[in-house]
Amino acid sequence: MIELKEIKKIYKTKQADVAALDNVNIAIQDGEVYGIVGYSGAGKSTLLRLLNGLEKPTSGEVSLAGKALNTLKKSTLRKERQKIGMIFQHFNLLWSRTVLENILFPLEIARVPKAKRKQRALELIRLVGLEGREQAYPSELSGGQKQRVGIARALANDPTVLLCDEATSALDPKTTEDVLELLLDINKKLNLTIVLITHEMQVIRRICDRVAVMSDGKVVEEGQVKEVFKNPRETITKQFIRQDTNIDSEDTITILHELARKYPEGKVARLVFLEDQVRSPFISRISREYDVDINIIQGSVQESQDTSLGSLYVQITGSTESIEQALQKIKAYHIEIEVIDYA
Ligand SMILES: Nc1ncnc2c1ncn2[C@@H]1O[C@H](COP(=O)(O)OP(=O)(O)OP(=O)(O)O)[C@@H](O)[C@H]1O
Repeated sequence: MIELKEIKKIYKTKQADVAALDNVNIAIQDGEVYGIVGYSGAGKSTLLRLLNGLEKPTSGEVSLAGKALNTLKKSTLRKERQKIGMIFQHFNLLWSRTVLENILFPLEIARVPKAKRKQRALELIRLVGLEGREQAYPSELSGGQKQRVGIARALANDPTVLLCDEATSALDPKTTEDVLELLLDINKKLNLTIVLITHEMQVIRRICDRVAVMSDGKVVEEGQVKEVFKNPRETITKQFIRQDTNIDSEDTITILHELARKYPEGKVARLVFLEDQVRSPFISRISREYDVDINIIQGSVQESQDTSLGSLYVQITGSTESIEQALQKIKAYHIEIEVIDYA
């Protein structure tokens, strides 16, 4: 388990003291994929630097498998740090070395015997799907392939934890999907704990078990990914989710205004549900049962690690009483409802 207890990190600058982390408490279980999302300046990179032992907190404790990093001797800390691999947004590869040589590098530093090194590097190349590219130089690889080298290199010394620093932010959407798929695969195969920081909610949705939302150095919301997507509490979390679902586009807002003007007696609502919880055709049933019309304005279904998340904008028209009853019934189907006043 990785634990951050009451962490504060203050940077003293000429102008002022900056609280990059302000009383952060996080516990990450072994084998978990844990995501930290936040806008620029929220404190994500600072948190990652504390986790890999590159920096120390101003106060509070960081511990790995029950060992508090600040109490370790330098030599022990070095050993503990070997249990943590890291990948980066811009890959950080050695450009004058081939794929194979890049992966051999951490093994050389860890003084693994020569014969073993090559065998291990070839295993890793297979694991990340780069067979045939052993002799290529980074400049000859696509972004996705470069990140695969980064992943193989990070795994060379059998870490128990992989830290990912905006690892897919420089990649196109399709390549992002492939790299996330690979990370999930490695997480399952090796029971590797993955901690990732990102500003993309899509990354959280696709592979994380739990998420922490950071703002101004604080964790403002934390929970199981599917629960947070279904029922976000904080405004900032809602913003991230809306960005991901792209459901608040200009077009949708124009339609919502138009509908609210045309049918002032109706209600516009956003419904959010998990596929594994909603199996029945609830819209047609409710429409029949309560004599209301349900007009679907926009909808999307998105994959998460173990289920799909549905999001629908609907307009419900009918008598005030039947609309109210229909909304109550929708709730009984485990569907979250946000009634929207766009008038
Ligand atoms: N070495 C430093 N000296 C002074 N201030 C710092 C230092 N490192 C970070 N900060 C400040 O701490 C706050 C958190 O920065 P941090 O880089 O951790 O945020 P972030 O969420 O990772 O943002 P980004 O995605 O832009 O890197 C910011 O206000 C930043 O300016």
